[in-house]
Amino acid sequence: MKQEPAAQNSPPASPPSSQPLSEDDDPQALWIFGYGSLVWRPDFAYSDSRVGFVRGYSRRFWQGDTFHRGSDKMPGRVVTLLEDREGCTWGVAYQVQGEQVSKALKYLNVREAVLGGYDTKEVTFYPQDTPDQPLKALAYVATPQNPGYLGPAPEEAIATQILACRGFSGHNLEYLLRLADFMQLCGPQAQDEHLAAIVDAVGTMLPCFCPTEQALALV
Ligand SMILES: N[C@@H](CCC(=O)N[C@@H](CS)C(=O)NCC(=O)O)C(=O)O
Repeated sequence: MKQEPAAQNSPPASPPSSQPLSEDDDPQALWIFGYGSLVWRPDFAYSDSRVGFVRGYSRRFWQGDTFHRGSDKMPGRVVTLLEDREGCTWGVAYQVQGEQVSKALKYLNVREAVLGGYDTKEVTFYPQDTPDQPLKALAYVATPQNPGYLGPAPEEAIATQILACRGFSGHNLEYLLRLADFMQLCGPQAQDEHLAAIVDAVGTMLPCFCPTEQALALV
């Protein structure tokens, strides 16, 4: 049964153990690392989840999105991983086992690769509670070679784009704020200056985006 996260923007709770196979018993067992929307909306069945981080990567709002959080005319901005020797990116790893593996990969191939332009990459994941016992995990990364890649921009410009865009999965601002909420939950040791700068820029600009009384009167 798919485990729905207890609260949308908190790391999904580990499902009650139904005597899952140990990794040794299930050679197909796989960990999938989420660092963007997968953090709050995995939308695939999993056996376990861990909050933690990957080293050697930084998260950046450098991927354009014309489906989930934007449109062809107004592409939104979602996150990808940038190789960065000093980087550390926090997220959630989900363990899929048995028949969950093929179902999860089939679903993510459509959501991430076909609709999002992401490729798969193996990363080393460090669980927050057991960083001395790292796990191999699969991550979906949007490389500069994919057609939707937008690359770097000033955080203020990224904030403006996020405030203006929405897609089939909702507003781009929701995407930003749910990720920021997750990072708050991870605690003070989890910092993401790029994310924080965009949230700050949104906070500064939001008053300019609020409808005036006159505009509301027209609704
Ligand atoms: N691969 C990253 C980013 C994935 C991501 O945010 N992809 C977007 C755009 S393709 C998505 O699935 N959006 C669904 C949503 O915005 O709810 C992750 O592991 O979370």
